[in-house]
Amino acid sequence: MSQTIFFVGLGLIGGSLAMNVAKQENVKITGMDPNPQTLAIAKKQGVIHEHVEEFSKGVQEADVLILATPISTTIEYIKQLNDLGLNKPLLVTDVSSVKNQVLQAAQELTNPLVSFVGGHPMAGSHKQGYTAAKPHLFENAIFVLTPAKGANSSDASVLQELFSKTGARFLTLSTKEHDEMTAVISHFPHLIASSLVHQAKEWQKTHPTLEHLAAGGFRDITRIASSNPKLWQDIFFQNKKLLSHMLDDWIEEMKHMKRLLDDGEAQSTYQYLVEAKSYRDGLPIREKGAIPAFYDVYVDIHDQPGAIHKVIQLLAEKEISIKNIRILEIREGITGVLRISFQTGKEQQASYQSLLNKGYEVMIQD
Ligand SMILES: NC(=O)c1ccc[n+]([C@@H]2O[C@H](COP(=O)([O-])OP(=O)(O)OC[C@H]3O[C@@H](n4cnc5c(N)ncnc54)[C@H](O)[C@@H]3O)[C@@H](O)[C@H]2O)c1
Ligand SMILES: O=C(O)C(=O)C[C@]1(C(=O)O)C=C[C@@H](O)C=C1
Repeated sequence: MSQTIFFVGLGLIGGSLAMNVAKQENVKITGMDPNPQTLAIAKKQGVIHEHVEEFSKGVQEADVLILATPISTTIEYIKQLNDLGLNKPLLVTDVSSVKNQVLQAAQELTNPLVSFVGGHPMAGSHKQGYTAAKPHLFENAIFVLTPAKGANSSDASVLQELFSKTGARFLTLSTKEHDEMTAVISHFPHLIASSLVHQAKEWQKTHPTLEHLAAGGFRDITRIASSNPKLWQDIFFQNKKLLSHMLDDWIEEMKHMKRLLDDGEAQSTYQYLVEAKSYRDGLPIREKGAIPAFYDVYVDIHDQPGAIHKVIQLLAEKEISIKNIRILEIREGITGVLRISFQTGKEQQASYQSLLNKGYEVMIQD
């Protein structure tokens, strides 16, 4: 039986999800977005079948509603759901980076036809809009589901099936767990990245050539500061209590670091760095479990036409299958690094050796 899936917001995340849902059979996808170009391209690409102008119309026709708008807009749409006359069950989900207020709004709904399971794919980019959307954005990413009270397990299963072409792995969390963990691993780091950029900007006033020294390290740690400020303003305020708490902890930690430096505590400083390295190196990239396992190889590529193609061709000739590939933008215009992920350690070793034999600068990070 054909299902109607209504996407509200076809930007980076909504567009990327819709591209995957469009691969399913027996779905009709309707879309709504204030950007007419987005709608036109999505329609031309067959990602949506129709666009609708009015939220109420899209909702009334839909079996599944996917809200992929800025978080405060998503909350406004959820609040409208009580007032729309529905004549069939509606499964609602979202993609918001913070869940507390979204779930609160969903749990205040009294319409028995509406069921809500929150969603948050833990993948994204500093880019925005439909033009940045890509079908493989969520491949191997964790896709968090946060069911509202009253939602039954089959609702989560419907979403997992609908989003199965993303290649993401689903993980169900409570709202509290989700917001705490994303505060630590996503929102607070973003705040720090932006603060580091401000610090550099201040120093540039007295050191005009400073920006030319911004090499791999600064670019790596501050990439996310180039994200959409409006989106992140929303995220910060949606999760402000936790972020404020973390700032207190961070300030204490920085005071501790300052004391170590001021007092010449070289050994403790070394220990601090060792512990950080050990935790960072141990991030679960290859353990089995909730977080997927991958075997990565890093290859230096020079900024020449066809450079990436040659690497891929070499691996294809050796019949080594690539699970994922990503260009890490380091030292723009000079050298880039390709991160190629494999499913097994055997493939990782074989590709490492083949690339090394062909004279590539190649590295495996343990
Ligand atoms: N960017 C990321 O890395 C990332 C990752 C995971 C989740 N998210 C979440 O995804 C959501 C969307 O973020 P994004 O990165 O896709 O942003 P985006 O700016 O790329 O997309 C937002 C889309 O919503 C549309 N929109 C804005 N107001 C609207 C309205 N009133 N009605 C309908 N559509 C409207 C915009 O035109 C745009 O196409 C946010 O809630 C964010 O928290 C973002
Ligand atoms: O890769 C990036 O640019 C992101 O910021 C993605 C990122 C993250 O912090 O990991 C950002 C916000 C989302 O809610 C999920 C993923």
